[in-house]
Amino acid sequence: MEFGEFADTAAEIEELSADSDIIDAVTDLLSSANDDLEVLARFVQGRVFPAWDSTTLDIGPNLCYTAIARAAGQNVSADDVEDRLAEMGDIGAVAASYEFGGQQGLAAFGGGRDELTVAEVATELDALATTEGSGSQDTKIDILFGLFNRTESLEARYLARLVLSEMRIGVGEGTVRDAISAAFDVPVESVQRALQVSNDYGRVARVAESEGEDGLDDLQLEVGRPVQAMLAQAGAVTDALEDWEVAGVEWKFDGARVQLHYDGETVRIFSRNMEDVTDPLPEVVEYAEENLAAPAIVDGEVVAMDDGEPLPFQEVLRRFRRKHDVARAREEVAVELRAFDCLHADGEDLLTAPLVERHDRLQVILSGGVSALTVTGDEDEIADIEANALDAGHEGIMLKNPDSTYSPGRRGKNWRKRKPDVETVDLVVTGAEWGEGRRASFLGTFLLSARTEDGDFETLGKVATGITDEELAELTELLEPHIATQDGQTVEIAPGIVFEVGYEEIQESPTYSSGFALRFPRFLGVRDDKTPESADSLERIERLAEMQ
Ligand SMILES: Nc1ncnc2c1ncn2[C@@H]1O[C@H](COP(=O)(O)OP(=O)(O)OP(=O)(O)O)[C@@H](O)[C@H]1O
Repeated sequence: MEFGEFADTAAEIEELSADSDIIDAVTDLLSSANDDLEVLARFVQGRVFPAWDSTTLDIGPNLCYTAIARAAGQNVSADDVEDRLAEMGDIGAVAASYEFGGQQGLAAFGGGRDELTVAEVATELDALATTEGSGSQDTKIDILFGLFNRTESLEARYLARLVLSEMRIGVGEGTVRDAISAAFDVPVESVQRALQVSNDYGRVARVAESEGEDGLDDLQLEVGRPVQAMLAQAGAVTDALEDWEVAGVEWKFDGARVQLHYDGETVRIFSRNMEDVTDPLPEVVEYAEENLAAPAIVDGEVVAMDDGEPLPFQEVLRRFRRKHDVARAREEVAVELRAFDCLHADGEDLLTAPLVERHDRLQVILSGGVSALTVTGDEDEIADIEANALDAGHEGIMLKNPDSTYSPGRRGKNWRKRKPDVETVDLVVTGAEWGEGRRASFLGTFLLSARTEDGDFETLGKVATGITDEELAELTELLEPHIATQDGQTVEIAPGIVFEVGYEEIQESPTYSSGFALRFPRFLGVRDDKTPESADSLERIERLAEMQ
């Protein structure tokens, strides 16, 4: 196909507003694409390379302005192009506004125009992307100039947008998925699945065209080609348990996401946006090569550890970016893998296996460095896991549907993240209960109250979680002098000690005298610097409840 025909179609699509019309237009484009099918399935989305491929054109805007300026003639500079861009706001419109030289030259010789084809654009852009080393900037400008020089207005518009990743004609991934389905009469679910495993619109379009539904269903994950990471929503423990009865609970590690591909010999690591970060992370590569028993695709987090505590995740990202002196960077900040999922193990794709099974396979295939996954319906147990995660310096917990499949790229409800509460409250301890068993000599389960305007204290919850044995001993020592009355295991405590408490939600509730209840309260510490008078008022609690 000539690039001009593609540009005409792109211009038509840009004018459409109804999704169904856009899908129809893309369907027509793909149906008539023939040899250019792979490329067109990408170009129409403004993509030059498959999504799994971390190759980029690596063209800065300036380089593109220089190429456009050169094609526009001697009197035009890159600054002029930039000025026009400031005026017009769209690099496509700017490129279209110039008359590029090549075609006039040929026309002058009486020949036809040297039509640029879609395949040529793809080949040239490939060449441009692989240009490396000294002088590569000039070579890139030469290649781009060569392309622009052969374009007419509309072609220039879409070429400029394509190379600067600013296509913006309203064609998203879903549009292309639906168009592939319509163009080649294959079920959209098969296209969707094939896209998830291959992460390659061009390839899926071609397989749909030549092998149909069966071909699509046969597509498998390929070790070495990253898939999109499954994502999480913010979520609450109570909702997760309501939905699933039990949740798979893990620490939410404070690091950066990675996908590790091991083909049995070598490991490659990809970041969340599928950049290849193998070279900057040699210790993770070594670890995985030593500890993986078979080819695998592993999902996890890389954390930077310092004396057993994670460093802020920015430190990990700095390691990801490090290209030179990696050995030195490694000495300064050591990183480690925390694996939590397995997409492929020893020749078998696991995307449709339930989470618990995938995690079991992960433990079999990788010795060490695997997250602890606890499947439980017990809120207290979950609170303890969260307290431990926070104590260890991590971000909170992940709650995962134990039966859920791995859905690449989706931010669904099957993974929920719970980070520590943004708001905390400072409440007065007005009661407690003696513990049982080995905790019999300790006070635990502390009753919490908020201050009212007239100096009273009204209860709004009990906290029993997030407290270590050592802390229980200290708290007992601190509170014992304040015990006012005792009835069996239950004690009344005179206001004197203030706790800082985290929570998930404040609900209206008849259970406590304040008319409110803290859901999922968690002990964060004693506010030695506060007296009951400076603890949080009931008014603030009401405000917080309203704000949710
Ligand atoms: N055990 C775990 N399971 C899944 N993801 C985890 C785990 N520990 C840490 N993470 C990280 O938490 C993220 C889950 O949240 P989300 O999918 O919303 O990503 P995000 O946008 O990077 O969010 P955040 O800034 O909260 O990490 C994952 O992308 C991953 O990087």
